[in-house]
Amino acid sequence: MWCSRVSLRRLQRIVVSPLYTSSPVISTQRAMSTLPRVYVTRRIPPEGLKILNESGQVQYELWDSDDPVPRQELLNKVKGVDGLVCVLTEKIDAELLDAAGPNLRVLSTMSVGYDHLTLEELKKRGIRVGYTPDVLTDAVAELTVALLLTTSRRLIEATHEAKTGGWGTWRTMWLCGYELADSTVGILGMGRIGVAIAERLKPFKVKKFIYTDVAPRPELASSIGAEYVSMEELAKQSDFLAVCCALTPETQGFCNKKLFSQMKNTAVFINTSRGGVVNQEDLYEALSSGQIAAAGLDVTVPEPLPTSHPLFTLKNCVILPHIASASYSTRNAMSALAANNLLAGLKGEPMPKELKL
Ligand SMILES: O=CC(=O)O
Repeated sequence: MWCSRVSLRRLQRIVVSPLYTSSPVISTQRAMSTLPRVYVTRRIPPEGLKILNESGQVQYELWDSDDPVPRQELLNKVKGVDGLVCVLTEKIDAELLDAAGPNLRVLSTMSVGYDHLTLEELKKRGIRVGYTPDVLTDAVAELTVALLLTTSRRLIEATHEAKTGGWGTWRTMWLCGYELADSTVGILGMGRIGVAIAERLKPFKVKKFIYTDVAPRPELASSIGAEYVSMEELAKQSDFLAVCCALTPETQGFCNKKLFSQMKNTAVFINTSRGGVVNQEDLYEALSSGQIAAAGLDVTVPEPLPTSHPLFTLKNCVILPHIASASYSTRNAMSALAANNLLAGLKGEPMPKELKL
């Protein structure tokens, strides 16, 4: 349905009804309106929708589903739109931008990552881009710490043993893992999230924080007393290595055989950034041969990772389904920021969080 303020009441009814129909599209007749047209590629959390509804500034159509809109449907639906709100599963490339046509002037992604966007195509067309940094930093850092502890202290194996009869008597070395106290934590990619992770790990009595990035970032690193080291030193010294960098052509497959071979065989590897940063075949080798101790992954390639994937056969690999930012408050904050970015962009005003292209 193309929704404007005039049709808000109607929308509130219709938003619910598609759940019971065969198609998740909210569709009624398009309102006779000159308001900018926007396509929203997913059922976004209520705070963002409320902002769009109450703005009276746009008419929008929503793919009212938790599953991605099929590509062909997306290509059809974006024709002639002025704005687009998407999530990280939609590839925003030349094909899609061509399908949208010249009216498209604002893209707002409900994500901090933007590796699903072809930035040079957006730039070439003068399309402004909003994204959602900061509001998810706490949730991602919290989940990273949870995943690190789950992996290093073998919690998934332990609950499995307890539930399935493996729990015999108390044993001296059974289910031993690695502790943070007196350890060296390495951060690959020192940004807001890297700092937030270190702040949370510090009270666990970590001995030393080290990091690497394309260049030293003293303004961030000094707040947590982290030392800048080369990639090789990061691999060699880290007891825990947390990957927090963006996926770019430079970081694609960066965590590979070479890196794993430099790591301690007691080291724990954690990735909450993007699966593409890791060479998964090399990681499987490193984990199954005992080159490194364990890995915790919130992100993989592809997503979802097929249940038949070899990484799922390893006890020392904990895999989560990309949930780092998944708290109610954070997902709502992300959707609100995505809506506000869109509205500001369409008005030609500075966006609360705009990606510099
Ligand atoms: O992965 C999540 C995001 O990029 O927001």
